[in-house]
Amino acid sequence: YSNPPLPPQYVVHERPNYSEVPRPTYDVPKVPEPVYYCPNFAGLESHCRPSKDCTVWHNEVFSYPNTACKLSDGNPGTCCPDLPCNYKGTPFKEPPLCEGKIELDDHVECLDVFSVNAASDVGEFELRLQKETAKRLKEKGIVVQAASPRATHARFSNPSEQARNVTTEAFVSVNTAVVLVKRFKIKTDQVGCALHRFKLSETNLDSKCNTVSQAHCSCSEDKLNSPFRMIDGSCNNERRFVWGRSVSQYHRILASDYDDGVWSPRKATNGNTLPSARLVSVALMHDVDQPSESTTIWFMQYGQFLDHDLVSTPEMSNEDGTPIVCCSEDGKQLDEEDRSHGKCLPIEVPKNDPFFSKFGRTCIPLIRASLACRTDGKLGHAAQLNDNTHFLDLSLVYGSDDKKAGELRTREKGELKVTARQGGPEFDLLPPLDGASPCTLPKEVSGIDPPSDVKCFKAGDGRSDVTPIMATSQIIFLREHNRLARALAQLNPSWNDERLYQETRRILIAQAQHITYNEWLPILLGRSKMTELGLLPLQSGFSRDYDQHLNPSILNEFVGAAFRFGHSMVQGKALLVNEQRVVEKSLVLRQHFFKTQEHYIPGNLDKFLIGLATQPSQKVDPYFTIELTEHLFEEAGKGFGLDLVALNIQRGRDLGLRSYNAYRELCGVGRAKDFDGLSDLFAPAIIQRFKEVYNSVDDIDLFVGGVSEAKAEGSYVGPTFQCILADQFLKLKRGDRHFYDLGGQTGSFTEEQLNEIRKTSLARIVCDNSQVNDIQPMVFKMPSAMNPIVSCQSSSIPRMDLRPWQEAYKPKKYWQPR
Ligand code: HEM
Ligand SMILES: [Ca+2]
Repeated sequence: YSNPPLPPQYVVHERPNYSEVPRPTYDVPKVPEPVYYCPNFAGLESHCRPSKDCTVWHNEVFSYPNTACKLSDGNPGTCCPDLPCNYKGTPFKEPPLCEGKIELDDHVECLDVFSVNAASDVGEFELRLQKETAKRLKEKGIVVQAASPRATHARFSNPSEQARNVTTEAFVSVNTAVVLVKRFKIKTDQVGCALHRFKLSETNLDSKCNTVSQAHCSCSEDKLNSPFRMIDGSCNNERRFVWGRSVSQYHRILASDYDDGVWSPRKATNGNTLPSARLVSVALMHDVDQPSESTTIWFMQYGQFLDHDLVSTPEMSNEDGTPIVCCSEDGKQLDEEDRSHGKCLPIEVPKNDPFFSKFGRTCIPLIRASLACRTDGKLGHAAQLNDNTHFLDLSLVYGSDDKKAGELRTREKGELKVTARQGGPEFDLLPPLDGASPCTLPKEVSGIDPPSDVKCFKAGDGRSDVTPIMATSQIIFLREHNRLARALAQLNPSWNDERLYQETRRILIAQAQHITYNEWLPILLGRSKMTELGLLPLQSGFSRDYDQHLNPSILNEFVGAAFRFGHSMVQGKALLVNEQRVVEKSLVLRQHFFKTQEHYIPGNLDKFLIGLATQPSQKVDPYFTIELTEHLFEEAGKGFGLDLVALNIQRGRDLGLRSYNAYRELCGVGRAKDFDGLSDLFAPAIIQRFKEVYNSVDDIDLFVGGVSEAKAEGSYVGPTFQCILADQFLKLKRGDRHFYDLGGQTGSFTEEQLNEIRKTSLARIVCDNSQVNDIQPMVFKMPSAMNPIVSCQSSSIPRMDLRPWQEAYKPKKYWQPR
């Protein structure tokens, strides 16, 4: 491994002409006398570079003396070595549906296609039954109450029309499988082998699910040769067209754990039901304030931003799209008969619950995740559906299907629709969502009557305005798209709307991928994990990393547990902070779910942005703010909401995740034989609490175990989550034919373009799309001597030059939607 030559702006000149860096007036850590020659780190030569290129070394650089330096023009930079050598890690394989040559019991051998067809009638019957139940409930007036926490959760997890249709199909085949398992008394470990012998196309279920199976997804040459991604993520893999497409299934790294081998939630190892998810949440998860010393809330927020790009697990709904009721209005269990459609998985609240008992509530509603049609086209256990594209492709900005993408475009000059505000494009907000419930604040909270111009926001993903800072992150990426489109239009006056839109989209996605792998992931996973798997971006040249055999799809383990680590980092309050870094206002989360009103106040977006770079994230630990565990989606004035930790635990069971111990084993941490075997990674007090709620160490839910682990070296999370997260981000990099630094693909950038993309940082996107004047170059890290607040004009926050896009790139052929 040899060091590539340093780009000129990184080279420190002997005695630079020190022009005074504009200093902010507020109290920031004093910048020590900068050095001109960078010290060595453990024998590694280091150079002065823009700080954002030192994220992977942050922990060392932070505690090392003399690491604040000056770039060639005198602006602050950071001394750090080159990115370390990347190894080529091995991703986990998907577990086989039928492991080895399991001998099927004789009576299971008799299961033939006629039995499948007979069972499919029952599957169809279940569907009719469920429609009947929905009708009866409606007639009885048992419907979801507007503005209730349940209604807001339904809005958050709302399926697309396509997802609804697919789920209806998949529901029949899953029920068929359930019936067969019962009729033939198939043992759980034989379910895979027994069922996967049947292709749906060879049974009466033929018409089911055929829209999504590999066989029915076609990709024309134009699409395959396009330098631009399809909006729905299809045709990325040249042979497996559906891999990563929206409305396709999640995959797994361990076989599912369902009690019946198909869809019913796992039981405790002793055969009893598992402890209630709310009981586990109360016993283990408290609200203790443990802010990070060095990481800002931007780190949490960018995590949620990625979450909304990579995944959307819609809940099941009634046929007409209305939400399903799973607990009565007063928070009690529904009668058996009213839950007979099988789509409910409500959480039982113990009678003596310290919080919900005050409101007499014994039931927290949860609706089962939408079912996917299996991409292998076979009969088997339940698979769940991702409504977004699985790739890191900014589907939350652009949409995951052509219809939505079309609605978001102006069809002029490649731009996206906005809500224009006074002052110009740097004040634009997200466009309005028609017909949605009001996103205004009640008068008791804001002190004023709800203004008539305040609208809910619309974006590529339906959760864009779930919190004010989520909306903030969406807004700056929206503005960046339009800013880039305007700049490209100036450089290339001949480009039409489509070309401008696609080229801009390609650049913005590349920027997001670069920020993720260069600035964000190093903090999450730590340097050694990044290098071990080969996740670090290159400093120059092209990557040859693409593996056409690797399925990039999101894993159940990732969406159902590991990537929810972010919930532990959430702060109960969002801060509006001014340029002097003085907190002007603090918003209590429970009052601001799906409220956009604050964004209509001039100047607030900048204050949210500075707040994001000022407030610390919470650490990842078994502690969660009560805004999420008691007041999630609270209805104004009611005093209670939902418990997100309980929802996470229950969702893990819904998605068929194995218990925590199985993933410890997979990840090489080693299976714990008993509770005390956890002492390598858990505090004694936590083990004690595990013992109180779980019957066996093999019962612990993955989410619960994951957030309670001691941190892996250099990582923001423990080793088991680190391992699952790293595996997913490896698949997203190596399994994406359009990954930004790949060479030799139709969609590859030129080297000059790529080097410009590499200058991207989140700080630059903040600076270029707001009125913020000063910010630290590494926005995921607190300001410090090696990350001082600098002017947005400063070269400490490098700028991309778009000139390499000036007619330089002439695609031979590219796909254009009609
Ligand atoms: C205030 C901030 C947040 C709120 C209010 C919130 C709320 C929620 C809710 C209500 C769900 C659905 C639960 C279910 O029905 O299963 C969810 C899922 C999820 N959250 Fe969060 N979340 C927040 C922040 C984050 C962050 C910071 C991350 C990651 C870094 C994250 C990652 C996830 C993931 C991966 C899922 C699963 C998504 C899906 O299946 O579609 N969340 N969140
Ligand atoms: Ca996506």
